Amino acid sequence: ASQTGPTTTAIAQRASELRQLLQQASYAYYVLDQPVMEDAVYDRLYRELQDLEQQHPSLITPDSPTQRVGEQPATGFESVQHRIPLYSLENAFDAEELRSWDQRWRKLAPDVPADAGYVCELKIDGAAIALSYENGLLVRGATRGDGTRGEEITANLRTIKSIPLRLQTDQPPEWLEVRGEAFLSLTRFKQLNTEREKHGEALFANPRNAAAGTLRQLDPRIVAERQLDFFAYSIQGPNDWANLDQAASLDCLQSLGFRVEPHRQTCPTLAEVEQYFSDWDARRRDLPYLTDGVVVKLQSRRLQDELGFTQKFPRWAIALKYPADEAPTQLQHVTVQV
Ligand SMILES: CC(C)(C)c1nc(N2CCN(c3ncccn3)CC2)c2cc(C(N)=O)c(N)nc2n1
Repeated sequence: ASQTGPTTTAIAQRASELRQLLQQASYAYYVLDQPVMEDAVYDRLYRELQDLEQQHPSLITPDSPTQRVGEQPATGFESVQHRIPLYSLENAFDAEELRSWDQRWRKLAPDVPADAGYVCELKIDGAAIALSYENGLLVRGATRGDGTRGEEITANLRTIKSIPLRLQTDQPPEWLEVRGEAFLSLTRFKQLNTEREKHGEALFANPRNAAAGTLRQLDPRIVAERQLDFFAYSIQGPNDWANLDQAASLDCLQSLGFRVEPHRQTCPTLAEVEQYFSDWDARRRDLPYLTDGVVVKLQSRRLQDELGFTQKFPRWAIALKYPADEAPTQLQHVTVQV
């Protein structure tokens, strides 16, 4: 006689329905910034799923929202080799250095189409991380490390609500590498430092250090409490998943369920890149997160592939940096960590 009586099947269906409802609500809230469900309703459905999973552990799936925060602190982090190395970025500190980069890649490219354009992305000041998906499921997360090897921090990254535990596609690729920046919002950074001050703990010097330090916490529950966020900016996968132009790759990341910094812009000429850079030097102070520059990338995937990489950098990208603020306005009231 089959073990799965009507109730078991009905329970399994209810668990799957709850998972979907909760995932959609969480995606709308943390990725789209557009809540679709009252918190109280979310909490009630979440508790119902937790109860079902506790009564029937076989119903637990790795992408269930109840599986984001592990109870067991790690004893240490394993060193892992990235499937594809993470490169650094060459820096440019003024328009002249930007133009010199532009001349250099143009000399190297065999034939540069007249309409070769750029994509400008605000450079988020956080901690670079690598996410590995297999058949649509998040199987590993790691710090950037030295670009070749990083620390395996999957349990910590699973607590970041804007990192999907499952890709939003019904035809997931066999493997997919997503790189991006884990960061702490300015509001959250200030709240954490206010808390730490109250308990006489050392303050975080800036949101970047706070994010990097949080990712190295052994206890995922502490990572969850910090409420880190994540912007994806690079996607690599098997052939048809990976030969997208720059702007299309960012759109693809969004369609898969990732947060992508919304102010990215395609700039046909270097003049527009410089315009974007100066426009955002003022506007960025109103953003809810720290930035330290603009990453300028060639739009054309063919050009990116033709130009390739030096030992350290892609030839087709550069970080155009803002001058480091002496007393950054957002942080002025925070005392420096003693
Ligand atoms: C995929 C490439 C290599 C072109 C790339 N690399 C980046 N970075 C590399 C250097 N990184 C790094 N980090 C620590 C030590 C050395 N290099 C930090 C990430 C990018 C960082 C941002 C951002 N922050 O917003 C971004 N929108 N796009 C990036 N794109």
